[in-house]
Amino acid sequence: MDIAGVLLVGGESRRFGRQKAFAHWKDKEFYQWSFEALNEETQNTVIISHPSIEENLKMMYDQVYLDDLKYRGKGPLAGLYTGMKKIKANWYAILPCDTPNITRDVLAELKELRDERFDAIVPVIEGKKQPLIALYHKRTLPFIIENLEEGNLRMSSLLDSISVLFANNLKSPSSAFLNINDQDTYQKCRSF
Ligand SMILES: Nc1nc2c(ncn2[C@@H]2O[C@H](COP(=O)(O)OP(=O)(O)OP(=O)(O)O)[C@@H](O)[C@H]2O)c(=O)[nH]1
Repeated sequence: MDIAGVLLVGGESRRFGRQKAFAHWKDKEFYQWSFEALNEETQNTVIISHPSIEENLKMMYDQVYLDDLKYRGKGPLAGLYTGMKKIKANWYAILPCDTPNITRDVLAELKELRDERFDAIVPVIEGKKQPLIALYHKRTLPFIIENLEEGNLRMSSLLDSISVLFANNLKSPSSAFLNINDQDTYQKCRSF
């Protein structure tokens, strides 16, 4: 398979106070915006879920998995690892569940930038790297494992260990990358 989608829904949502995946945004729930973008721009999408919402998601989707036991609770890197283990592809598009303005256009732009010289395509929006809205080649798997084994759980550690194309000039608006982690931001942005 050329490209697979990995939707990360395995977080604790501590700052949000309840599972943000199911928060409402326009006529959908947060995670659905990401799922649809992945579904439209990849050949197959897996959902890597938190145990507390696994059953809910399984009622709607076939490919719902928990983080591999070996790395459960270790954050998004564990989710990316699990996605790569569950589905075989050359490239993986990953998205978090808390960027409800995300569109398929963002992924389409990243796909266009794929280049075999790079292991990952990562947007930079207003100076901030976006490693959870990105593409990773399958050859990054050993580096992901190495980072997990060494306890380097930050996505930035992975980026330091692979060859990354940082995409600074995407046509998609920066609003597509809006990341909602807490109730204040949610209430403020919802009222726009
Ligand atoms: N599969 C998987 N996804 C995760 C994990 N931790 C975070 N995520 C996802 O990664 C994205 C970004 O998560 P964060 O906002 O950094 O963390 P969070 O745990 O959801 O929220 P906080 O508890 O408030 O930090 C979200 O889509 C999360 O669901 C994990 O351990 N496994």
